[in-house]
Amino acid sequence: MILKISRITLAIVFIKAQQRLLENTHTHRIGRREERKMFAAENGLKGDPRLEAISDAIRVIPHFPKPGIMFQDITPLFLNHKVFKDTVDIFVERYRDMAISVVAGIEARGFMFAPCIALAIGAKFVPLRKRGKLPGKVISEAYELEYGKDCLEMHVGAVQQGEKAVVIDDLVATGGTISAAIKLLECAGAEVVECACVIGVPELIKAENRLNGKALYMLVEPNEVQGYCRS
Ligand SMILES: O=P(O)(O)OC[C@H]1O[C@H](OP(=O)(O)OP(=O)(O)O)[C@H](O)[C@@H]1O
Ligand SMILES: Nc1ncnc2[nH]cnc12
Repeated sequence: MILKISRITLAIVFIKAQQRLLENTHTHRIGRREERKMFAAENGLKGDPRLEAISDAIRVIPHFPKPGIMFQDITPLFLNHKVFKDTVDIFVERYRDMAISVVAGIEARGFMFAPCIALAIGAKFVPLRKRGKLPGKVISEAYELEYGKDCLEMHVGAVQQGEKAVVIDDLVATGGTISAAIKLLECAGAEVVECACVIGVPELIKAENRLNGKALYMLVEPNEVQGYCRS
């Protein structure tokens, strides 16, 4: 009888321990997933005045390139040397001590930041271009984005097996473009450590499933047009 009770007690203790382990794993996993989509303000740069200045430098053009799209225009950011430098510096501060040897920039607007970051951290710049632009042998990846379909290409031989890479673009919306970039780099054997964008469109980021858990670092949220109603 005593043996039976202690067996039952042992079984209960075992089941409870298993449950606790499962709960912890679940929380940990969710925690890690949340961590993977990071705005700079929640990740070490809370209250950093550079972020506000960057956000202020982004202008919204409604209905470009299609009706309903609130286009986030980053070109004013480059007209202000300090804001441009601050933007690049934030990425450089984050990636300079991570043994990254590849900074992959996505055409066209990723090209405006990625080469600057590559130079500053001592890495190579790898251009990921739209279909038919690269002259050499390429690998290609088709994808869908917020307002259409496209294809990214990378030169064969641009990265070597085992290199550590970051992917840079101006904006992430659906995550389609960035996920194509990740696939190209991984196909060539690189390890994509993180993807980074200046602007993250929170309600559009389907990046959670599209990026397959890959870390995504974003500086600011998109701006709204004052008094404008999207619908
Ligand atoms: O997260 P997603 O939904 O994939 O959208 C983000 C992509 O869309 C924009 O590029 P676009 O394709 O308009 O090309 P462009 O820079 O050549 O104008 C932007 O610069 C990103 O690359
Ligand atoms: N709303 C947006 N503004 C600028 N670039 C974009 N790429 C995809 N969506 C965009």
